[in-house]
Amino acid sequence: MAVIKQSANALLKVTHVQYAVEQLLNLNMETRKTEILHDINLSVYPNEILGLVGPNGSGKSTLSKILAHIIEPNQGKITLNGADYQSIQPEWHLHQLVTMVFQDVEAQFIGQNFTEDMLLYLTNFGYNETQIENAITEVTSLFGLQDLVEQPFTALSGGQKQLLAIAEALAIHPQLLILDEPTAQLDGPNTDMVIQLLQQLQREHRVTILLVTHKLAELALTDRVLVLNQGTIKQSYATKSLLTDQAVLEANQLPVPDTLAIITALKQAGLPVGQLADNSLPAFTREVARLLRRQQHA
Ligand SMILES: Nc1ncnc2c1ncn2[C@@H]1O[C@H](COP(=O)(O)OP(=O)(O)OP(=O)(O)O)[C@@H](O)[C@H]1O
Repeated sequence: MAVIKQSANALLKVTHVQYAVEQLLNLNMETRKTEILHDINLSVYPNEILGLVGPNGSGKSTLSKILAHIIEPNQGKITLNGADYQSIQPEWHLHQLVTMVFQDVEAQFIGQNFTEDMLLYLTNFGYNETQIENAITEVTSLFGLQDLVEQPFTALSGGQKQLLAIAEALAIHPQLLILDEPTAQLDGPNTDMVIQLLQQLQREHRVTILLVTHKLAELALTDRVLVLNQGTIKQSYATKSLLTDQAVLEANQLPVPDTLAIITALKQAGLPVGQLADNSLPAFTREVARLLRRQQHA
């Protein structure tokens, strides 16, 4: 396991969290307890983008919902800035501090369009009309979404809806934003749209994000990555070390960058790969060009 040291105090700390569900087996009311998460321990640090990966059914969505206080764990403790979740009152205040955007954003919207949805959403958090208008102006101008606010959701693309769902979550200035596979249901151009917004968040706003993902383009935005497997956190990696380790990527059913696959093949063929261990595309291209020049002059 890659050991990653963090100097700052954790924003969110999860200790010994466990979650199980009772399932009815038959008409005699016999039940079976299924453990979905066991002994989850993790920390999220201020301003980081933390990736959460794992095979299908490993518990990523369940853990996200527990962190977003949508479902309660059976055991364990979660603190935000040192305060126990149980002590953060009223309950809606915790939903303001930790906000989740679901994979299926359709299920999240209750209004016909963004303006209407924001009105309904922010009223829950005690915003008055002027504050709601200001919040709409703030998030839409920040992300260039002004033209979309009055359009019915039914007329928007999946990517546009995802952008609006993220903008809506950011309007209440959460301390932690949880994104559950934000581009899983999107095609290439719509995925690019969302990735650009996430890059903007990372570059300009340093929002703390827990990002559940299977995709390389999203993983590349993270600072470090937790691997969940069979309901428990198996490993924690600095993103760079994960994205340069083909064996680990494959073991966790993650895609392998093309550049890394070529480097691994060159190494296996006994070729001198030099600085190619850094698989970022510009470094990779420079190093391949250098190798070719050397070979031509040999
Ligand atoms: N309410 C529930 N009752 C019974 N089983 C459940 C319940 N919620 C989740 N599970 C089971 O718990 C396991 C973890 O589910 P979860 O959706 O959290 O996984 P995941 O890692 O998000 O999967 P995916 O990548 O497919 O979205 C799965 O086996 C799922 O069937």
